[in-house]
Amino acid sequence: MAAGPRIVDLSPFLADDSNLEIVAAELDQSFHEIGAAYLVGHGVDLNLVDKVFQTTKDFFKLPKEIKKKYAKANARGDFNGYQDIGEESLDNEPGSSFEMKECYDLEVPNPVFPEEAPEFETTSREFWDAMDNLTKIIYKLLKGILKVDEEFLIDSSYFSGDASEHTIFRVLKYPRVPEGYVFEKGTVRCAEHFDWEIITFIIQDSVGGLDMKTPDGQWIQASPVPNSIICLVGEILEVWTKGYYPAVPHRIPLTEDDERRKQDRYSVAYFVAPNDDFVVKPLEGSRFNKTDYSFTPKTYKAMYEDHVAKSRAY
Ligand SMILES: O=C(O)CCC(=O)C(=O)O
Ligand SMILES: [Fe+2]
Repeated sequence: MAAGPRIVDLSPFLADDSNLEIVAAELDQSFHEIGAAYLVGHGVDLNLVDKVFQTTKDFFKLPKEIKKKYAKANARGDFNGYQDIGEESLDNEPGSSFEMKECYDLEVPNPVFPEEAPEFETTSREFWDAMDNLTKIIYKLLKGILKVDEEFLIDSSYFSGDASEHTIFRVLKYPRVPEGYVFEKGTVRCAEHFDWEIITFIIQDSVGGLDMKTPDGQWIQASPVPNSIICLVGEILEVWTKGYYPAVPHRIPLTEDDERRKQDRYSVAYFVAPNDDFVVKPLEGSRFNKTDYSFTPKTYKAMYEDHVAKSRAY
């Protein structure tokens, strides 16, 4: 059985900076092995996480016509808004899968909140501050390994007050599938994909179903770990490290014989991304000296637009 993501306890580092190297080594191992880690002792207020899930559920309970008022119409120009079941196909091949999910995306620096759900806005903004802090913690742990200044990482990424419209907060509902439902070909909760950004934070509820693919091609279950926040390696971190940290492919399958289909599943995801003009290219760090790795430098805008164009069902 392949190893899943490690559980990395950040609390020794949060309590005392001198523990940086011990905690960083754990994160490094887990990112190298599978491109993901379960963060615990992360300092994010668990009451805030509960509130985020509550306001997420309240939003999805709104009548469909209200949610549709905020439908995402032009994802390339504006990623804000609601997507209904079947409208996004993250495997980059429109039509090859049918994703049974509803989601609402918010461009963190430039969000469009549904006015019918005022608490969704207050809670989300509080949560984004917590995600800013968590990103900075991860960067402090990574900077020595990546052999870059913390400034490089901070400058590469969105933080409150910056411009990157591609740092996205996404809330998701995977509705329960009733008995007798006729599964279309390719029906999944979420199709296989990797994330496009630097890192992603995911919090899943207790239903489970998230799978991750190891570098040797085995699928493993990333079962819910109570009070954890999953941190995924995205495409940019993969490029920076010449693949030493793989952007982990992940998916949420849906089958008739899986009991989990009888439950709604909720999750939230925070994708940390650079600005449009940020040039993505491998770092020169000596740990990442794979000579057969090649990547033609590209702006993040070019990479992002390519992914967005391929993942729309409309
Ligand atoms: O719901 C999840 O756990 C994962 C969602 C995801 O991978 C995504 O939206 O990119
Ligand atoms: Fe993802």
